[in-house]
Amino acid sequence: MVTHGLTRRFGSLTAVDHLDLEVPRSRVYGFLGPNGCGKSTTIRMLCGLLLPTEGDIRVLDLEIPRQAETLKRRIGYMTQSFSLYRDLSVTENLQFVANLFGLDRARTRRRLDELVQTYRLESLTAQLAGTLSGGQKQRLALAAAVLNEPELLFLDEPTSAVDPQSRRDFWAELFRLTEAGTTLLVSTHYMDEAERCHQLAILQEGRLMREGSPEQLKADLGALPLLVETDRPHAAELALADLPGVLSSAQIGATLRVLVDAEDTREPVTDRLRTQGIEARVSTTDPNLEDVFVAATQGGHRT
Ligand SMILES: Nc1ncnc2c1ncn2[C@@H]1O[C@H](COP(=O)(O)OP(=O)(O)OP(=O)(O)O)[C@@H](O)[C@H]1O
Repeated sequence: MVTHGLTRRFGSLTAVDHLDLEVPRSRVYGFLGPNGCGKSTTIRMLCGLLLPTEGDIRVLDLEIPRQAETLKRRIGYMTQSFSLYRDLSVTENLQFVANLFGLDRARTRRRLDELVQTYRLESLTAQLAGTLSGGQKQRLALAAAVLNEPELLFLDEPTSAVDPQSRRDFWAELFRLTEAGTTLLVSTHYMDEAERCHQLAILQEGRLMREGSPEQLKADLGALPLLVETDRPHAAELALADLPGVLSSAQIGATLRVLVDAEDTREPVTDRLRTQGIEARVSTTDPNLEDVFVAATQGGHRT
């Protein structure tokens, strides 16, 4: 999947701003970004559901939006909100989706049997979808999204409504799909989910800020994370707030994680804490994706 200069405007707002993307096959590609950065708008254009204002899109070697009808049969799409019928049972929902895709009876029966088993819905087939738990609804939504055995699956913030264990299970299912050859495009604002993607695009205000594997992005951070161990983390945070070169800081338990622009800023950090009478031990630490995200989206500005 490739885009060139992909742009979408809503009136005076540019929701997606000249995106150049290349998504490899059989991989999990993640869109990471804050609310409103254009993740859903991009996904909707890639699926052929929304027209771009400018730019070119090729998905599964089809030109989009011109060949969007052909594409629809080859992709799956799962949105953040539960989009199935609450007053139909699990089986009825899956049958309904199978009809939409025009699956014949034999294939419908085979797929329903497989999916109910894969997504652990056997004991729930007669239950109304509206009465399922969050994790069960999510498994049903995924079953519906892959019913037509899509080559490419779009998942727009798929785990926003489920607990951490269900999220881990869900990701195990996603990896099983990639092993079977499916390409996955997932949007998220959870760092732990982003960490699992093979390749990531970090978006802000519709623009691509960084792209690469989580390991590459961390290696190319272009900033230095520091750990400040102190009995007074909050006071330390305040003391460092206006120090030039400090990009962000976050209290994690008793320590303060501080992202600075370069090694040169380490000494001023130590000096500032000392002059303010805050006893602290300052050490460097390994970058994480949150650091990458902060460095990418703050572009050197202080919080
Ligand atoms: N149909 C629309 N009409 C007007 N503005 C829109 C429309 N759809 C999206 N937007 C705006 O475009 C911007 C990007 O929205 P989008 O839903 O793509 O962001 P997102 O990154 O998916 O956010 P979230 O994580 O909250 O879903 C937002 O400012 C949103 O208000």
